Amino acid sequence: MHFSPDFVVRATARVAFLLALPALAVLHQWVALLLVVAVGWCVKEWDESPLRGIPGPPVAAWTRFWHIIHVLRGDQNTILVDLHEKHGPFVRIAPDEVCVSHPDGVKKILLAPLAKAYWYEGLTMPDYRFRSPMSLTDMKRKSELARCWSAGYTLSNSLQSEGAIDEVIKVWLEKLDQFAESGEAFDLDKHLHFVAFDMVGEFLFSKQFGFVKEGRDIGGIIGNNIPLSAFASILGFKPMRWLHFAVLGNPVVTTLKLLPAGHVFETAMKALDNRMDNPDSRYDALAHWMQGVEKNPSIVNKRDLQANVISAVAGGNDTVSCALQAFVYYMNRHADAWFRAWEEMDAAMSKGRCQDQVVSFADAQQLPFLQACIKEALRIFSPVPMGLPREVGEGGLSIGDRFFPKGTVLSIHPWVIHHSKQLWGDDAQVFNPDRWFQRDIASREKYFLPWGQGSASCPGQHFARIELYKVTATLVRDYIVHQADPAQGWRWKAYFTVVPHSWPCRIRRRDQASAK
Ligand code: HEM
Repeated sequence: MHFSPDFVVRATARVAFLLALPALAVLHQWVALLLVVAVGWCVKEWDESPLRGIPGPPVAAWTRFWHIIHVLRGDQNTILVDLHEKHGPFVRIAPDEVCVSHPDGVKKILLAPLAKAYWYEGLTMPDYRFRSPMSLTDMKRKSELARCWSAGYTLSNSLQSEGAIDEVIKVWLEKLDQFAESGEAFDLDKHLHFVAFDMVGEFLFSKQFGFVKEGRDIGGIIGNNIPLSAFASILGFKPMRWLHFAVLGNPVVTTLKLLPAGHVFETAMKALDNRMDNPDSRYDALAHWMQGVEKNPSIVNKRDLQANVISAVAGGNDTVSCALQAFVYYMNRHADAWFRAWEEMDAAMSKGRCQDQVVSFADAQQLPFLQACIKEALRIFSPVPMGLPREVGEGGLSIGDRFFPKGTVLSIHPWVIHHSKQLWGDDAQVFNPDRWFQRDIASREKYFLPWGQGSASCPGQHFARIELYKVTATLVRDYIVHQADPAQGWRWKAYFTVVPHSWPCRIRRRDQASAK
């Protein structure tokens, strides 16, 4: 006999409800009454939900905790990819949320755009006074703020930092040369994170944080990102929100620096204060933002500026570290891709390009195979492994043969979309840079969303591309990288961002490779 999951859940709920009744006789009457009310409430919610019948883990239809547990276990990304393979384009992951991988989903949810869902409010860091475009769900206010900050993020303004980030990369190359000379295994993952963090320091504040030079995680700032990322990824969910706004996201908690968000706040504010006192600052992102405050005093104030700085510091280091790591890790597992990247680089050099000590962005842009490898790394191992949730507005929304009423949360998950065989073909889960040269790739680009898509997509993507192109091009040109133990898989947890670790490498200079 075959029972549908729908039937099993219904039957279980009713049996649980009936069992709870005799408990009245055994347990203290108030405890038992609470139990009856709770189970009854769950049954009612589930019975009446307009999302009934959408497949997914049965328990997720009752409570958000199924999702929260997977977020905290750090496996939400792979679990959701598997669930979509099993159930198709719609998977219910919470009483009010459906994860969507339907071909029309990106257009109808992210590009439409629907308003950001309540989950983003949990990114109000370090406390409720600091609202950035990242955490705002009021789309009118969000775009007002974003307009004031957008000048700092444009491609041309991001490029003004190129010379400064060259200086960061040069110091980083000295460290790599020392590891090449000694031949010892080292944590390349950490050193990629150091360079990512210091580059964002130059971009925002005309000053590096000093991780590269010191070769260590000063003050545990980077290590602190891991609990922060886990913490940030669940604070906005319904069972946690009251805790966030009433207790955790309280200015007192910020002042006492009791939580990881206080730590990132302190790092960002210290950098901001130093920047204000630094007479040698360039026309960096902060200069554009200060101009935004000057020109729009009725829209943004100093606290909004601080909130914006915090979200840029938080958003701009883990993500770039992850992307750089994914590039090296996957290239290592596809030796043919390394060889082709070397060949492309050697050909470019023979034509007089890529000659600067740090490869220029302009030269790196003329390396199509390298770019394909970067895009493929971003596709297969997206730095943001969290769904991007939006809320259905007035009138509801139809996607495919499904109708979602007002208030439904629909999320587009970069990992689910990027790993979907329906959208990317049978090899969706394989690292294959050649896919970016296939004839039908233009029709698939719309499903490439490491930066999100639409009005809430990543404003730092121009700067991030500059960083990724320059670091990877220089690495490909000058070094041979091997994992110390090629059979060892890296480790990671998919929270708000995913930052791999524990895959020590050895490095050699290409120009000395034949001598060793
Ligand atoms: C490989 C690097 C990066 C990746 C993959 C990435 C990815 C993303 C994604 C997926 C979002 C969320 C979009 C959404 O909610 O729909 C986002 C937002 C954001 N990112 Fe990035 N990011 C990267 C680098 C950066 C950098 C370098 C900065 C700043 C210097 C930055 C600053 C931000 C900010 C401020 C937001 C919030 C935007 C908003 O809601 O208006 N990101 N990023």
